[in-house]
Amino acid sequence: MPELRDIRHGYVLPNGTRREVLQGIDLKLDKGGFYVLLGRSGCGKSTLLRLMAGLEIPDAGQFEHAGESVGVVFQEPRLMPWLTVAQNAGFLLGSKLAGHEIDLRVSRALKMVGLHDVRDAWPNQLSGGMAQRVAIARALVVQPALLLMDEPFGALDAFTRKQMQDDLVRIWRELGHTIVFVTHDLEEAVRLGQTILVIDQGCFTLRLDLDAAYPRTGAEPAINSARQRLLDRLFACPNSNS
Ligand SMILES: Nc1ncnc2c1ncn2[C@@H]1O[C@H](COP(=O)(O)OP(=O)(O)OP(=O)(O)O)[C@@H](O)[C@H]1O
Repeated sequence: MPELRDIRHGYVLPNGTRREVLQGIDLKLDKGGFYVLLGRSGCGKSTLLRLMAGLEIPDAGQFEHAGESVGVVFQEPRLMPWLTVAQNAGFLLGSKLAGHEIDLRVSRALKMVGLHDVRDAWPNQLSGGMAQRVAIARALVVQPALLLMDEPFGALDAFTRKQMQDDLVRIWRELGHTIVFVTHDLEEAVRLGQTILVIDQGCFTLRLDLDAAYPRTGAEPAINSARQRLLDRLFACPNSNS
C-alpha cells in the first residue's frame, strides 16, 4: 500500500526567505482508490504530486510505494510534435519492450481513451481534449499501479471536461489502479473522488470519504452534503496566496 509519511517540503524564495509548503503530510493509499487533492491555488497540491512522482525529493519524510509503476499526467499534454499519436503514446516504453508488446499496449491504451482511429495523426491535428487523451494513453501504457494527475482537465472547455471526467471514471473502474488527482475545482472533486483531501497551510485539513455511485450527476444527496462541507472548509481557510 503506497504511503506518504510525514512529508515536509519548502522552497527558498528569490528574496532569500524560505516558504514551507508541506508541513507534515501523512496518507495511506488504498489499492484502487480514487483520491482527490483539493485546495486553493498555491497550497502545495502540485508540489505533493511532484514528490509522489519522484520529480522532487522531499526535505523530510518518505513516499513508500514498493517500486510499483507510476504514471503521471500534467495539465498540458506535453506531446512531441514530431511523433504521431501512437508514437507519443508509446514514448515512455522506449526500447524496454519488444515491438509487438509496445504495439499491443499502445493499441489497448488508445482504444481505451477513444483515439484508436487517429493513431497516425500528428499532435497539431488534435484538439486540446484529444491531445490530453494521448497524454492519458501515454501514462496508461506503463500499466501504472498508481496514476498521478495534476489538473489534467484544467485547460479544457466545460463539455470536453465533463466527457473526460466520465471517461476517466470508466477507465479507472476497468483497470482498478489507484488515482491521485489534483484539482482546485470543487465540482470536479465531488464528481470524481472517493476520498477528497483538502490541503491548507501545508496539511490536510479535511478528509472526506464519499460513498456515491458513478457516474455522478452532482445532485445526489451525498454529493450535496459533501459539497457543503468542502465549501465550508475552503472558505474557512484564511491563508492562501491566490
Ligand atoms: N520550484 C519552486 N521554487 C520556489 N517556489 C515554488 C516552487 N514550486 C512551487 N513553489 C511555490 O510553492 C507553493 C505551492 O506551489 P504548488 O504549485 O504546489 O501549488 P498548487 O496548490 O499546485 O497551486 P495551483 O493550483 O495554482 O497550481 C507556491 O507558493 C509556489 O509559488
